[in-house]
Amino acid sequence: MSILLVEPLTREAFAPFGEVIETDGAAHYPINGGRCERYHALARAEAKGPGGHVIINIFKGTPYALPLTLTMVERHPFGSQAFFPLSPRPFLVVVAPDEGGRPGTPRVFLTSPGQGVNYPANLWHGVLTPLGEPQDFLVIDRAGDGNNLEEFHFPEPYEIRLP
Ligand SMILES: NC(=O)N[C@@H](O)C(=O)O
Ligand code: NI
Repeated sequence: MSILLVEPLTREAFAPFGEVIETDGAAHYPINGGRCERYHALARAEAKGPGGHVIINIFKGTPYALPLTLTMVERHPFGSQAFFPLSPRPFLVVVAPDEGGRPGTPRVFLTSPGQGVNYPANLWHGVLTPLGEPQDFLVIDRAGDGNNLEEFHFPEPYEIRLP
């Protein structure tokens, strides 16, 4: 089984895949008479295809443990999918480049408290992966007609480990 070592999530490292939703390093400006700071356009929500529209959800995630066996990734051709944790705990982010319609070698990131991610449409990703304790997430993605889920099951699973 091939090993995937977890990397810390940074905006720069994640840039080839999607956006990191965090205030550090983000553009911001005061609103509401200076009583609120707006961290603006941290990511872009996409909703394409027939009847596509953006929706806001809450996911209550059951935790996983490391080392973790990764058997599949998925992608959503008609829309983006953003996950922002509602508790200050890290979670696992699995993504993979597309290589001719199949995922290449995945990369695995561990978030810091206060970080979320946005997967653009068609990005191969692992399903929501809280670690250690149940965790709730605000999830912004796409509803509408058509099949917005494509799964890929690896011929050989990977093992995800901490370095
Ligand atoms: N199926 C669903 O709503 N969630 C997955 O897409 C996921 O990425 O967790
Ligand atoms: Ni998904």
